[in-house]
Amino acid sequence: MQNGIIILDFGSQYNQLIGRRIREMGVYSEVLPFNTTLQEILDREPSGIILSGGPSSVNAENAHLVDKALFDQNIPVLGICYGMQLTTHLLGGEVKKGDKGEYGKAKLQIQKSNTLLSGVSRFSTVWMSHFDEVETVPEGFAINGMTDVISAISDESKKIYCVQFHPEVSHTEEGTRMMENFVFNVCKAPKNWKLTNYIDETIADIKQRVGDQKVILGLSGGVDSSVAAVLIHRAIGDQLQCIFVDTGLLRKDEGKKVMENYGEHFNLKIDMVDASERFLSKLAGVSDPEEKRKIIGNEFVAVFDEESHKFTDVKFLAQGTIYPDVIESQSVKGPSSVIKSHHNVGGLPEEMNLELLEPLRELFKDEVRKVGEELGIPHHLVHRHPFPGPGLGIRILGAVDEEKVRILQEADDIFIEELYKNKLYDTVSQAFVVLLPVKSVGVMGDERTYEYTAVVRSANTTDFMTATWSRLPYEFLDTISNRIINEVRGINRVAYDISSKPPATIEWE
Ligand SMILES: Nc1ncnc2c1ncn2[C@@H]1O[C@H](COP(=O)(O)OP(=O)(O)OP(=O)(O)O)[C@@H](O)[C@H]1O
Ligand SMILES: O=c1[nH]c(=O)c2[nH+]cn([C@@H]3O[C@H](COP(=O)(O)O)[C@@H](O)[C@H]3O)c2[nH]1
Ligand SMILES: NC(=O)CC[C@H](N)C(=O)O
Ligand SMILES: [Mg+2]
Repeated sequence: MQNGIIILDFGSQYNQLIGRRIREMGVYSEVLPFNTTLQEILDREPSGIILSGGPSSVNAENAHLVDKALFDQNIPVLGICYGMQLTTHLLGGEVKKGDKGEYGKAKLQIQKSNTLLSGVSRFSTVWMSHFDEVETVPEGFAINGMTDVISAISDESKKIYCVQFHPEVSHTEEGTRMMENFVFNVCKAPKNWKLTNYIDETIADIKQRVGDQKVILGLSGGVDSSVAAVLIHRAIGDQLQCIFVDTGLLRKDEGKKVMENYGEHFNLKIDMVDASERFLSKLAGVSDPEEKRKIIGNEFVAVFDEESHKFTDVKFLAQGTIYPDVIESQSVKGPSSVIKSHHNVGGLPEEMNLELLEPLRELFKDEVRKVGEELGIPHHLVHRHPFPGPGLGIRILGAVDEEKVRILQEADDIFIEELYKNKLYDTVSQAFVVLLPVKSVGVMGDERTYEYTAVVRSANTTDFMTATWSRLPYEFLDTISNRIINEVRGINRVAYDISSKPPATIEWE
């Protein structure tokens, strides 16, 4: 691996994010399962090793551990969150359960700088997600920084550095500097990785894997599937057939807009399938979010399967799956928790007749956008807000029906239209309305009303793994609320969601 960095995966939601931070610096990195043997690690001759975060506790009976000899190889180590707790635990310090944990934003105060924290302000904002904490540090370790707990420690003589917060997430303000300090100043890793290598290698891979077979691709009109389509089209041309599914859970007039847009800009073969009735009837009466996601995932594949029989020699189903879809849905290389089943990953049925082709599976949204730009896809398409495949199905909380879809489509359309009109669309990363199955009392024209509640949600993020709520102007929110309540029959109250991710997620289900 030409002296890149190895990331040992203990199941953090963020470990591929560590990988992309390092790729951004032009350095190769690889995520390996935590139980990779020490010999396999040494064989790769890495210039550094990162121990990721993870959901378990080092004090648990079957905690995920590593060979202690890892710390004696004269290879620099960075322990992040669980990785810090693990290092402490293995080298003789103590980790205990905290009283309340720290989730989201915290203030780091540097007590004693080191190479990792070099150039970082004395007080800075960091992002945390932990319950356990380090109580006593191992012998030879200095305490370098504190939040409410010990948050940065190191033994510089052994090149071992640990942080309790997550330097890899964009909300840790000086995280990039810390990562660069580790990669270049501690590990002295060589810069030899580029995004264009990725595109060329991927096109070559697709050609080789597909040969002269055919591929059908689920095209949603969104960023990821469009980039996947253009990339695959570059590799195999007309062997690619795109299928756009109208699930009945799309936004107002979306089907029409997508077909028009693609007619204009691309040279792709696209069929549209109206499957709205079957999606809605399968969902009738179902209110559990995971169950809804699985039903939708299954139905998507059933549709793709049926469509594939209309063509000959179809062997692959291509999707625009990206890394966050994967990591939240399942354990990838380590023991991570299922947060929610994305329809295109955890929602897929156990047995499928088509093989999956997912060229963007290891990338994050903003990396996909860069690939899209590199491939010449128009700016407005590459920078659209994401829209999840299960669509309004997971934005109508509880059971879904046609009437609620209509109500939500109207409300959502007003919000998005006003964002464009007020030039706010590009200042936020994702914006939408959620419909709650909660009714409340209002008064309109002297009459009592008893109607649904809508929640306006807008998030700011680069990678969709961590996010803050958008600080939209009060006047603007006032306009939205007035318009929705006045124009949409069925809604008499509007709330604004002010939760960050973590601990909330961007979508409500
Ligand atoms: N209506 C649809 N018709 C066909 N395929 C779909 C549809 N919705 C989603 N998919 C498939 O599921 C994948 C994941 O959906 P997702 O919404 O994450 O990506 P996207 O729609 O391509 O991009 P974006 O995140 O910008 O919305 C898509 O890339 C696509 O392959
Ligand atoms: O195609 C998709 N299928 C899904 O099942 C799905 N669930 C969440 N999302 C999108 O992923 C991003 C992160 O969402 P969460 O913070 O809610 O997990 C946000 O951009 C969400 O819109 C999905 N996209
Ligand atoms: N994000 C993490 O790595 C968490 C580590 C550990 N599970 C804790 O809660 O403290
Ligand atoms: Mg989408």
